[in-house]
Amino acid sequence: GSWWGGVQMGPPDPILGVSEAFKKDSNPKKMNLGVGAYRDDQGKPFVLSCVRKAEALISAKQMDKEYLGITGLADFNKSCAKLALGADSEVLKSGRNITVQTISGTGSLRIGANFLSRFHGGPRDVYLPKPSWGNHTPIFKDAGMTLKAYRYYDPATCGFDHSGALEDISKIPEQSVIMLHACAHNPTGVDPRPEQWKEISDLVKKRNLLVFFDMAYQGFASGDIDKDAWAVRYFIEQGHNIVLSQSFAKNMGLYGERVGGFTVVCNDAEEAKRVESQLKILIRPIYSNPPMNGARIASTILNTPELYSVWLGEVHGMANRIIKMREQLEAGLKKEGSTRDWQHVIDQIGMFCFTGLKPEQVERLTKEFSVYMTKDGRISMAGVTSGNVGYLAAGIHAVTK
Ligand SMILES: Cc1ncc(COP(=O)(O)O)c(CNOCC(=O)O)c1O
Repeated sequence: GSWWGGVQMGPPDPILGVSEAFKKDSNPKKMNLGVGAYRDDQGKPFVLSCVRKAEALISAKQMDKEYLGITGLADFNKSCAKLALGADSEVLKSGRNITVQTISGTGSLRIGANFLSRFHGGPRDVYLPKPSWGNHTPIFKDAGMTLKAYRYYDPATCGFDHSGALEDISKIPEQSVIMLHACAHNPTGVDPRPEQWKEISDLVKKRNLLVFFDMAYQGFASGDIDKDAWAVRYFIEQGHNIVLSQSFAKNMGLYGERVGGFTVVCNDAEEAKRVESQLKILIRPIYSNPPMNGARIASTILNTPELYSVWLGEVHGMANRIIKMREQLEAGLKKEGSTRDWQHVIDQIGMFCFTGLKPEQVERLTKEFSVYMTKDGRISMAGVTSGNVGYLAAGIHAVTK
């Protein structure tokens, strides 16, 4: 028989499966609120002008196509770490971080998961917020870690379950790994407030947990680079030697270029060198060295002052459009006569809004209004425009009244 007769047909990815169904729908009013990729107010993918300018500068240099080193483009790694930790970071000044270029955020999480699996001396348990980004689970599982969860989202308020989170975290066995979304939590859009982050930091320190920060939306959440990195920088100031994954998919619109970084904050520069050597040994047999194009674009933007300021304006503009859509959706629901409390649509932040819709309401919204979203009621606000926000409000009201 065949080599692969035993291979089962696997289930479609819950997020990408939505786009498949959307494509087949002939309703001219159909809306794809599934995939987490930014769209402009015309519903079109958006290539930042600073990216186009960087590409022109790069192509003019007519550089060669030689291999990058295993850890990637050095200028990128330096500016990636500086963006996250801040220009005046003590960690950067003392050289006690190691930052390597990765294949976007997913690649960073996976390299991190493999590194933990190989070198973390503590328990193999990674505690994810409930819920977390769907891909976190298979990434850590395939790297040989075990997944546990701590309460995070409160369905009653569509907000943060602060007391539940603290209660669960207080029971996590010492030296376990805890995953924290730095900003714009996916899928809920719910972030702890600064004073809540401070309590989490104190408790995590008391429990002696290893912090894995996932920062896939720096600048894209609030529109402010420093504000979105506040939790990461606060934890480091409080003495947590974190590991951090970064992605430039959303905040630079480099989705398909696969640009990311993985950082380990170590005790000192000597430890960082030892960790770097082992990251190279881990990466070499996976993909040997990362692709240069996206890293060159990101590095050019981060290291060319006039491009950097254009970028800050454009990432602020993306965040602002999404915030405006939140306000228009909430206002639209009121205008439709909804008597429900939709404050969470405005209070949540980043690409996603956790509407609180039940699966059967999601089902109806898709069937009767051709509005496509994941079953958990998550909508990508990027798919909402001033042209379709009224239609969306009418649909959501119709299925929730
Ligand atoms: C929290 C988080 N970490 C990491 C990533 C990794 O992104 P990438 O590998 O593209 O950099 C993502 C990207 N999510 O994709 C959008 C969606 O959920 O529909 C993410 O949301």
